[in-house]
Amino acid sequence: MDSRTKGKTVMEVGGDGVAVITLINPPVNSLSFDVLYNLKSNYEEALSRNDVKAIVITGAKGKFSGGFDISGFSEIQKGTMKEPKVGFISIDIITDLLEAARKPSVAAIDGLALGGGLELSMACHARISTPGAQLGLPELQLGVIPGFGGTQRLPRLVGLTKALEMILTSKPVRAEEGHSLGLIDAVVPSAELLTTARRWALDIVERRKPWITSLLKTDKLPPLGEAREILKFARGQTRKQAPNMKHPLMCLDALEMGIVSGPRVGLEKEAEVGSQVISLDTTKGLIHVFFSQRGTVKVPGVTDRGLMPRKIKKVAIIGGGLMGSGIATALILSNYPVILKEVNEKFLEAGIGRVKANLQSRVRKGSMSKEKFEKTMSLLKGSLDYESFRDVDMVIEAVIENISLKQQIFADLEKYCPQHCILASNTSTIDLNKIGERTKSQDRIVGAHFFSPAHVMPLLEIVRTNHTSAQVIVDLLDVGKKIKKTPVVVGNCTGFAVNRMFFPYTQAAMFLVERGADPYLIDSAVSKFGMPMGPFRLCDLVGFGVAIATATQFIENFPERTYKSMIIPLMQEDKRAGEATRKGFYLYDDKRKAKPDPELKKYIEKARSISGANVDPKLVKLSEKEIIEMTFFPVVNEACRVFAEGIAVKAADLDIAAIMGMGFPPYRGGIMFWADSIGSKYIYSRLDEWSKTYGDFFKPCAFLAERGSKGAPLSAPVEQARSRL
Ligand SMILES: C[C@H](O)CC(=O)SCCNC(=O)CCNC(=O)[C@H](O)C(C)(C)COP(=O)(O)OP(=O)(O)OC[C@H]1O[C@@H](n2cnc3c(N)ncnc32)[C@H](O)[C@@H]1OP(=O)(O)O
Ligand SMILES: NC(=O)c1ccc[n+]([C@@H]2O[C@H](COP(=O)([O-])OP(=O)(O)OC[C@H]3O[C@@H](n4cnc5c(N)ncnc54)[C@H](O)[C@@H]3O)[C@@H](O)[C@H]2O)c1
Repeated sequence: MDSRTKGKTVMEVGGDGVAVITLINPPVNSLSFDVLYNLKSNYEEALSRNDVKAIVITGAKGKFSGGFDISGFSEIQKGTMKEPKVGFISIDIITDLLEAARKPSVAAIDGLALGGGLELSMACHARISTPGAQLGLPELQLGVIPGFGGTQRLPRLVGLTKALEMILTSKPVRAEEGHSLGLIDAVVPSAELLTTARRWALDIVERRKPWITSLLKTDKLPPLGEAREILKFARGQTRKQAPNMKHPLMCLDALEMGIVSGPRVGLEKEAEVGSQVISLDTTKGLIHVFFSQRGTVKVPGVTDRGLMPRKIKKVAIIGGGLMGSGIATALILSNYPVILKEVNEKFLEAGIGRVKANLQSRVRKGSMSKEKFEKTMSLLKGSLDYESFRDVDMVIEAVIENISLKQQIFADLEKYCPQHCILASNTSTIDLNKIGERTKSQDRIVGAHFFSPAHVMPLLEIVRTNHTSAQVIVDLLDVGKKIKKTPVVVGNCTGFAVNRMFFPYTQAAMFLVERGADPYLIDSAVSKFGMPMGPFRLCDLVGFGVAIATATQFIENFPERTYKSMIIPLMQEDKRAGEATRKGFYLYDDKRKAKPDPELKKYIEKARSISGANVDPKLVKLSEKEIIEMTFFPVVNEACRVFAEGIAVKAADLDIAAIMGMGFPPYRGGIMFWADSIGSKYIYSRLDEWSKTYGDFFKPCAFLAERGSKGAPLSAPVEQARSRL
């Protein structure tokens, strides 16, 4: 393969008259333009050759295709690649050359057929699949739409309602379900895939099997009036669920056009819309997230050294509280045998009970069978001492946030655990060097910072000190992958990456309220921006105890940029500590529904009198845009510090940390990507102005000042950064 080309196809014509075209573009046989142009040439040749009666398309190495090559979208967005004529791939090649050919095509699907991969197969005249293969149109998740005919052919093959479900949720179905839906014609073992597909293709030629043109099928489509109702409902749901994104509605436009005006017009609309969505900001954000999420496991100086992860056969967890029980749940769900240690029988029982409850909720929802529940629970053993720690490969400490207790535990672990054992802490804020101070095992001490609830939240911050060995990071990255977390490797400091970014966000919100802004308007603006909830609702959810504990760490470590507000401590004094006490910034009813509380004013006024802050008429009347800027630019500022200090090696890692740890909207691409979409100059100038009016909390850091003065992108690599990794 030429080093400049991305993938290819090969065609072999058998003595039976079947041309087998194999898609080859590792690792997922994505459909790059090179692959697609090769496919076109193969088809032209196959259709012109007299010795070819039928065609089978398959993918190399057990994968049909993961869809269009997503990096192609990035290149078109950057202008480094020219987009082909609108409709060239979907209409000229896939429809007019392949589907309308005089010779039938059969798709032989192994492993996966996603996005453009499934769309290509739907243009074939039959689809044979191996069991368990994943079939789906996940394009909306990437900000694009199914653009190779998927909006037209899927409803015609599986019906409108199911097609909408598959497209709008981006969730694939397995081959077996695909078979019952009519998407797949036969499911056969892997060893029989090609022979069956070849035979099927010849059977179509001989008219022993039907020659089906998906695009012309109508039997699965509902009558027009009903279809319009279904689409109207889908539009309403989409508007509610994705109010800040245009592409799902544009996708529905293409789908509807095909149903109302016929598939050819539908294909044309799909091609037009497919081209338009590429340049949407939300699409740029989502595509950036796709690659950034996969990039977090590439850590310079660590994962490029040829180290192989060691096998972790057994894990011990110390502390079966909220976090320990969640971490244990995540591990046993991925088949790791776990020992859970607690201080006494009562706490141990409670910890195991929490793990049980986590799994039982899956059984109740039907996502776990009773047998699987028993089998999974059998991987968990309780303990009150360290005797059973003698053969563990990794310990994760999750006791309360107390330095001396953690130090004692790590000293004990050094005595009981084998020499190779990884010693990890789930601390949210404490310096890992301090935790390991009383040991000689600094090279195997690492942070494994999970987020609550640990068995649900997708992020794992892997915290590395100056001493942590690369091997330990590689091992933990592997565990992270096995327990299906997205890991982000960061350096050691108070709050690491996520909590450091989170803190100014909450503080900015408190600052605004003390100066007269309405907390409920702030929450509403932030929710509209795309966060799952506003900062005040979130404080209520996590509880004021946690908020105060984190604030204490920040006040101690970063006093020059901490805004000290008394609102939360004052409420805490009155036993209103958030949702758990049914009162916080909001009042909560039995169903945990939040309602604004007029009494909140009292606490705000008292806090104002303590801090000496005055109501600022400008801040009382902030627009939604200004609210977003005043709450998120301080986050950008802190993210810049984290990046400049080398706590994060790549700006994209901070994007993923913000999305998965803070709930930052993925379609905005993450905190640094979003900041660059606004421009460093503007952000710098706003922060600089506010710092002059309101103090150092807003003061832009040196990194932001430098880049802002030049208008340089914040996410560009840091040269000569004081990298801690
Ligand atoms: C016009 C059309 O309608 C538009 C389209 O088809 S858009 C594309 C639609 N397809 C998708 O969204 C599928 C995206 N891919 C995936 O969901 C998953 O990668 C997968 C299920 C295929 C495989 O998952 P998994 O085995 O966990 O591997 P994963 O780490 O995600 O990917 C392996 C590598 O393939 C790359 N890759 C996966 N799908 C790709 C694609 N469609 N294009 C380009 N690269 C892709 C990943 O970036 C990664 O690269 P890296 O090793 O350099 O980091
Ligand atoms: N709560 C969160 O949202 C969150 C998120 C991320 C990280 N963390 C961190 O996780 C750790 C645990 O937090 P949590 O919320 O689960 O606390 P928790 O109070 O719910 O649980 C702590 C558990 O540790 C047990 N414990 C104390 N000493 C022990 C010992 N010597 N041996 C065994 N068990 C012992 C306690 O009995 C208790 O059950 C803290 O370091 C915290 O900062 C918490």
